[in-house]
Amino acid sequence: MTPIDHSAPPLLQARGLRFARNDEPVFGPLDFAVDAGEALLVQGDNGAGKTTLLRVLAGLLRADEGQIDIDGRPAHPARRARAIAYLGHLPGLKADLSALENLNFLCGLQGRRRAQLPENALGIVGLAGYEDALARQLSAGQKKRLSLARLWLAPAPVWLLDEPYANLDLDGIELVNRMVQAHLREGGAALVTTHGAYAAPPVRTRMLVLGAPSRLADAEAGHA
Ligand SMILES: Nc1ncnc2c1ncn2[C@@H]1O[C@H](COP(=O)(O)OP(=O)(O)OP(=O)(O)O)[C@@H](O)[C@H]1O
Repeated sequence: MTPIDHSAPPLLQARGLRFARNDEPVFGPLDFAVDAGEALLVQGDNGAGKTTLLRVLAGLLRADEGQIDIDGRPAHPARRARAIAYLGHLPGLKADLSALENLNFLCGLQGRRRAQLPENALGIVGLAGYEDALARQLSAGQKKRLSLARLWLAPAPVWLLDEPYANLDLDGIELVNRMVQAHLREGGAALVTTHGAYAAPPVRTRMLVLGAPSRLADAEAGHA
């Protein structure tokens, strides 16, 4: 286990972050920070801007105002690529590659954690025996599990998880929670969006509630 350095800058910090579409505010200005070993639960109703926020943090959309820092330094593209793993609504898999080929392809592109092998990751997410199954033949929940295997292999410390529980059965929900717990124990951090109704990782969690107006509820909502 990597010891957590509490004097270090936050792994991810947003200051005055604001996003609008066609002059309509979607969120912000937002100020928040996520430290190593911590999860931030991003809650809000449908359309509140949760996905938009994660896409802005991942660098897939440009904020109208504000600053994003990673490890205390501006989040330019190379730093984001090293530091951030993004699990979106869409699985982002190559339909005609097998489960294992997908993982090998993505590891080749984005690197992988040392000592973590794609075959083992498939086992961890409950897809042992599906190595040769084509991605397009997997169910929605199995595709999500394959995306989780990719996440598990990613070397990035900051996980941005958009509705990670969607399409998963109870065992899958517990799998996500175990993965987040292990990632935080190793000094990582996670931002997790949910509608707030049904699941949240049982870890040291702060909440960011999006709505009108956006506010940071710095509540210890963790169960740990
Ligand atoms: N590509 C787009 N073009 C125009 N408007 C968009 C686009 N994507 C999202 N929006 C709008 O931006 C707002 C925020 O959407 P977003 O997807 O971030 O919300 P969300 O909180 O993730 O919602 P949900 O819980 O339904 O997934 C909504 O009003 C939505 O209609």
